[in-house]
Amino acid sequence: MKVDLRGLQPNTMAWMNAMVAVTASMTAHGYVVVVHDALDAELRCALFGHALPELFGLPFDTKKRSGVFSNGPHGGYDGEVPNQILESIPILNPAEPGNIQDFVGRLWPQGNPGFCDTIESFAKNVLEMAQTVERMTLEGLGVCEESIAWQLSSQSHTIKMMLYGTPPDNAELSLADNEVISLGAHPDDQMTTVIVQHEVGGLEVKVDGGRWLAVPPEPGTLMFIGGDQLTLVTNGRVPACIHRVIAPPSGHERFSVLLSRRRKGDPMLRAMDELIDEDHPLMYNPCRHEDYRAFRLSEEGRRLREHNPLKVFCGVEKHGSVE
Ligand SMILES: O=C(O)CCC(=O)C(=O)O
Ligand SMILES: [Fe+2]
Repeated sequence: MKVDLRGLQPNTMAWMNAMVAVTASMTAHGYVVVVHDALDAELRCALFGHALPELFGLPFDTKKRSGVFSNGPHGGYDGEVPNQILESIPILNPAEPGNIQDFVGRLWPQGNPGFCDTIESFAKNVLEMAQTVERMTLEGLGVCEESIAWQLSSQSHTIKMMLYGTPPDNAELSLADNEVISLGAHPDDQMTTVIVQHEVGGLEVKVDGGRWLAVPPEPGTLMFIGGDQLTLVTNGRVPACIHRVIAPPSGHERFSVLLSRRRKGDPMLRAMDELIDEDHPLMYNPCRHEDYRAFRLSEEGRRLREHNPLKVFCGVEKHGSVE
């Protein structure tokens, strides 16, 4: 479902209508396509026409300096697997002062003000938009203002810049309907993710229990999806959106930029009190994100991927209530 959020003022009829539509889409599918001016034509061009090609065009050893390598995928520069058809580079908490400059300093010791400005604007605008959609979703579910304010302010965020290449002929790849999959079906383990695609599409979401729906890369739209953390804190009201990426056609590259939000630090994640009642008994036991992430990266977690790993990890149906 697509919802236009341009120029909306809180406490107006138009805001209320948009909120109802956002909540309906999030509770039905775990995603909403948002029309928003977070990314105007100029910023889109600066991002996809300059910043990303410049970043991914850097030598491999330079890209490796972009962040700290961590134990799991996407913790730092991710692109050294032979035959890998996707590279990704994260910046942690880019809206916090100094983080983008530090990142840029590691890649371009002589500085790169153009890149800094572009990423700063992207992070600021898309973060605001993500917070608006999170607020609407929770308001629409009947969560009180105090809990919404806490929820919005207790999250960290990461930008992930991604490049998908054409798969080499000899690569071992998974196929779906004769299309090559660059990134297999999965729910995100974070709270929410905004995905911005460039001209070459490829993002697909699973709807109605099994059908794959292509999300076209329309300028002016951003894809907002809920992840497992949101499912847990909303007591299952918002399902985590299962999505995947189809490889770009031969001879094309695909860029995307993501902004994902997750609970800050590693406190227990638990369902919000006002979303648990007789009609909606507790669905997931509280858990720590780092423990859940470790499970997702384990052999079992990887095998489950699109088969509700959250439920297997901490579902009350499976484990009983532990509180
Ligand atoms: O590149 C995209 O469109 C989506 C990437 C994604 O789903 C992920 O990195 O988790
Ligand atoms: Fe994802």
